[in-house]
Amino acid sequence: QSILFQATITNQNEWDEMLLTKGVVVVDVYQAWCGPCIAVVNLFRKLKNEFSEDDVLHFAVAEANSIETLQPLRNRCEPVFLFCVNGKIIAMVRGANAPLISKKITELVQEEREIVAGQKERPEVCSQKKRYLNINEYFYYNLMVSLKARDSVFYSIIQRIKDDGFEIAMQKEINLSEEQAREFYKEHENEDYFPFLLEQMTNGPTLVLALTRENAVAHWRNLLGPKTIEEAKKENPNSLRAQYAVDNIPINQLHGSSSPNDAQKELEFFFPQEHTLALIKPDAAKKHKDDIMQKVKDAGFTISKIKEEALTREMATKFYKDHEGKPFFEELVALMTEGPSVVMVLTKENAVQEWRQLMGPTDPEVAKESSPESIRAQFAQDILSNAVHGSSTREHALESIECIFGEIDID
Ligand SMILES: Nc1ncnc2c1ncn2[C@@H]1O[C@H](COP(=O)(O)OP(=O)(O)OP(=O)(O)O)[C@@H](O)[C@H]1O
Repeated sequence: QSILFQATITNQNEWDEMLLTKGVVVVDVYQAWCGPCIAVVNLFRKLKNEFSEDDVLHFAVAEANSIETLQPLRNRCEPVFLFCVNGKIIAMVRGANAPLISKKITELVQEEREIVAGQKERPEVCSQKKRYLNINEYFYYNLMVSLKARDSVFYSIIQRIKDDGFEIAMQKEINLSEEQAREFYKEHENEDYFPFLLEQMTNGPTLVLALTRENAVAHWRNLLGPKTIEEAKKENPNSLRAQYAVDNIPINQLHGSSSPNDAQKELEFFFPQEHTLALIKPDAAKKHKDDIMQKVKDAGFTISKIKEEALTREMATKFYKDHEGKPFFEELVALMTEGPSVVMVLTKENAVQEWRQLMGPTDPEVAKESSPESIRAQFAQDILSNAVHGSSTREHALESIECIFGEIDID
């Protein structure tokens, strides 16, 4: 029996057409053997009437088996409601949870009206192509956790994360190779589910986020909810796993580090940190220290160590040993020892190369042409007095850090 206000989507073409609909489309995804969800029809009719003035809200039913896009939702024993806006699935509710569906629809309709009226910008949503996007969330601050999920729920999950007071400190999208996935889940390699886990971790891009918050690991585990979807639904229906997890292998899409130590290790795996030695030369330290420090921070470096100290002749000679004998060598050593330099250990992924990029070419005249935003373009006086120094390789960095700070063990 057809329900007139709901469009019926019977194949992939019709699904693709539906995505062109302006406004909010709520799709009841059903399985052939049980048909569309009767429980919510009255709610939908009521909402359709309530929001009838501008044709912003639409309803549809779609059978999971007949539409390729819905492949991940096949063989579920409960209805799934997808919310599509502007050609993208931006949220999903599992189960005939009327209050939640009603809340979601009201929010989306209101937001869509604000966007149409130009009062709000359309939020960025992940591309539809990445149907199997995994998200790994790493919450660190002593602690870290991870989460993977499909992109249909990506937007809602990010919102929950923010609503829960987490901040995204670092993020990266990577395609894990099988080797990396094996390495990452080494402790699980003897488990029956290991092949599924490998498959799941390598079948699409993974978005890795490092999130910070007080007590982040425990808080994240709480937000995730119990391990299996069934337990999560029973014990913590608001948890991310209850709401968004799709597959139910022992380690499902939503995953979190189990301890602060784990978090540290996982963080290191996804965001390997490098150190470099950076130095603001004495004349620039006198004139432009604050501006240069601001650029360091804006570029996302962590200042792991810092001190202000005049280099001794011995240190300066060691630093620039490759230039010994060159015409400018004596002048260079004099410049480097004339007063206190700001010496720092900067930490970031690819720190050595990134700091050299931020410094710019040796000669400020060249820097002004090729890298006008660089430190040397903006603060260097000339090729000799060129504001900053940076290690040229990882090995040099470790050597110089040891020479200046007496240790290479940096927290
Ligand atoms: N032709 C030159 N004339 C005068 N001084 C120079 C000249 N070339 C290099 N220098 C000085 O020697 C330093 C080391 O030179 P190098 O070629 O290693 O440059 P860099 O790697 O860009 O800078 P740094 O090693 O200080 O990070 C330069 O920072 C600059 O102060």
